[in-house]
Amino acid sequence: MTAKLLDGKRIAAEIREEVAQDVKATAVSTGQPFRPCLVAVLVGEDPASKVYVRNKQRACEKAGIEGRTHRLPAESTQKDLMDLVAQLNEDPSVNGILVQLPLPKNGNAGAGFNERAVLDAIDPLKDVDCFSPVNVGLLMQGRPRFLPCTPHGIIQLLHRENISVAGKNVVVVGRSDIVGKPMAMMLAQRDGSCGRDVANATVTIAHSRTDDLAGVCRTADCLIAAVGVPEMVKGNMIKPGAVVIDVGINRVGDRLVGDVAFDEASEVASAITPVPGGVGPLTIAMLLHNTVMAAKLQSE
Ligand SMILES: Nc1nc(=O)c2c([nH]1)NC[C@@H]1CN(c3ccc(C(=O)N[C@@H](CCC(=O)O)C(=O)O)cc3)C=[N+]21
Repeated sequence: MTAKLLDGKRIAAEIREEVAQDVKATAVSTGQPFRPCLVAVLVGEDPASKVYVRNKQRACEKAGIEGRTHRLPAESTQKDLMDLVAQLNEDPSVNGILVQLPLPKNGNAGAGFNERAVLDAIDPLKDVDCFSPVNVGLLMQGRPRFLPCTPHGIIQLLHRENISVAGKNVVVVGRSDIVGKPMAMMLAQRDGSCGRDVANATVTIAHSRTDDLAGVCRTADCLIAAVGVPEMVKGNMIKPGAVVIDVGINRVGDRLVGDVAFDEASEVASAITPVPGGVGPLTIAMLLHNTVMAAKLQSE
């Protein structure tokens, strides 16, 4: 079998266009200027992070969203960052705040940043990543405010490709707070609570300590790889005909590869996301969506 390519880039462009239309329509219906503002905070000089921030910036502009980037040197202290977050929380012209992760390890006189404390400090109504405890809690209870961008992008992809997971076995490989955990929860929910018909799956969370990981993966009708290990999921770990979603973005030399060994996986799967051009662009599209939502929530 040669798998169908799930074109995240095309779907992301479609969603970004919808967001742009929504921004215009909101200005018309309220009779007020409407220009949502997203602030990305970038600490240090990590080259990959700089690429993401630049991509986000460009996407914002095209959607009628103001994108700002605050750069702090890697040597900044925890207090510098906490003060900046407090200032952005207070600033009524700022609708969304995104602190780019991971924070540098070498900052703050070797002690590193307390990432949790920074995320906890972000105003939940400006938390467009959906990382704050209140927003994560609401999501877990099936009454989400924001949906986290990467899992939401995957939900949108499945929805728009008419791929149903209802009653099916989904294996999520990876248990991060950013992708694995919320993804598993969203797919297991009843129809509707995450805004889409992509729900009611039977979900397994697998990870580095899972016994017989390959065997567990082979039970998956839909396999979602979010581990951050280049090409870890091999063709022989995939059930013939499965849908494979690759969340990984790993730089190997000058090549960008996912968590799935794409060529061999394509021989077994029925559909697969490429890297690049798969989940990454969808993450940015859903970030724009959340920024517009934040601006609307704050104007209520
Ligand atoms: N607070 C926070 N929120 C995030 O959402 C967040 C973060 N921190 N830290 C880093 C990761 C990574 N991430 C990506 C988003 C889009 C692409 C993307 O659009 N990638 C393109 C190509 C990128 C390239 O060419 O380098 C693609 O996959 O086609 C990649 C990576 C968001 N993250």
